[in-house]
Amino acid sequence: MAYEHILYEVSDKIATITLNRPDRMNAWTPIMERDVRHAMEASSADDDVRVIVLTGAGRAFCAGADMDALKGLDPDDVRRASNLPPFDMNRRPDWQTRYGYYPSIRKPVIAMLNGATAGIGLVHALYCDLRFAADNTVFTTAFARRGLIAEHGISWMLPRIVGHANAMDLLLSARRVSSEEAFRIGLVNRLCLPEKLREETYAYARDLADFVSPSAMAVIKRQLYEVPFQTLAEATIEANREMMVALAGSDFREGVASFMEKRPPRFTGR
Ligand SMILES: C/C=C/C(=O)SCCNC(=O)CCNC(=O)[C@H](O)C(C)(C)COP(=O)(O)OP(=O)(O)OC[C@H]1O[C@@H](n2cnc3c(N)ncnc32)[C@H](O)[C@@H]1OP(=O)(O)O
Repeated sequence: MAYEHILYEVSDKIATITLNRPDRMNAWTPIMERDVRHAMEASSADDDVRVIVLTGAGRAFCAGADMDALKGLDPDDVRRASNLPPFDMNRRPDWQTRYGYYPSIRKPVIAMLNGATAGIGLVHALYCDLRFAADNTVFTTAFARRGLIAEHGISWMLPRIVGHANAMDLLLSARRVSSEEAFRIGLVNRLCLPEKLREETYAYARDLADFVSPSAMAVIKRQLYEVPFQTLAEATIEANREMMVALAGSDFREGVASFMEKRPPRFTGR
């Protein structure tokens, strides 16, 4: 597919999706939404991809929805867009939402936050599995200052990442949060000097791609997203079942053999 508002590249087992409207601080558009989803699902299905990086071109990650589009928004269009068809993903209903496809991506998704991350841009960063940020980045939920509410499941995602009190603060005030504060409250996993962000993010991604079992990553990711819906007993029973599958898999045999033979593993994801 020819993308209009993103760049897509796969190199050496790492797919990179770059929001690409740098002159508009990568402000979100419906075309960008279509492009990102297509690229995410293509990466998920591509056996040559083990890790996905989502980032922005230029000085911002994403400034949220493009205000020019919001200006003329027709509530009927929103109503139509919210009436989503069911996804064909064999996933639990809780993830049958507009951005619920993210947890179904079978590879780790790292948000490489190169600059301002606002509104729906922050929502997307939260749906990623890990967040690495430049230490001069600014974050804002923005919604309440635009007269909007906590959109697209951010009221569910944000407290699970930063805790209830921090989520309440960030959503009610919609204030600008520095990257230092974002790191302190757990919104981002790692802070980097801006000139080191790319190097550190890709070093982490490369480590996952080269040395971690793809099948183990896919299952661990699913386990963590399922757990809020499970009791301890259900999570344990599920883990026991997955453990039996893992123990019978070739990645397990390779993981043990490579350790014993003091050599890098050659995982196949099976
Ligand atoms: C359905 C709705 C979903 C949503 O996402 S609602 C939320 C929409 N987004 C926002 O409300 C965020 C608005 N923007 C900001 O708060 C700030 O900006 C940032 C934190 C993203 C970055 O701050 P800084 O680095 O200081 O840049 P700057 O001087 O505020 O902006 C630079 C230029 O970019 C334009 N701009 C910023 N955000 C948007 C946007 N979302 N849509 C369109 N234009 C935007 C500005 O107006 C300005 O332009 P000029 O240089 O001509 O004055």
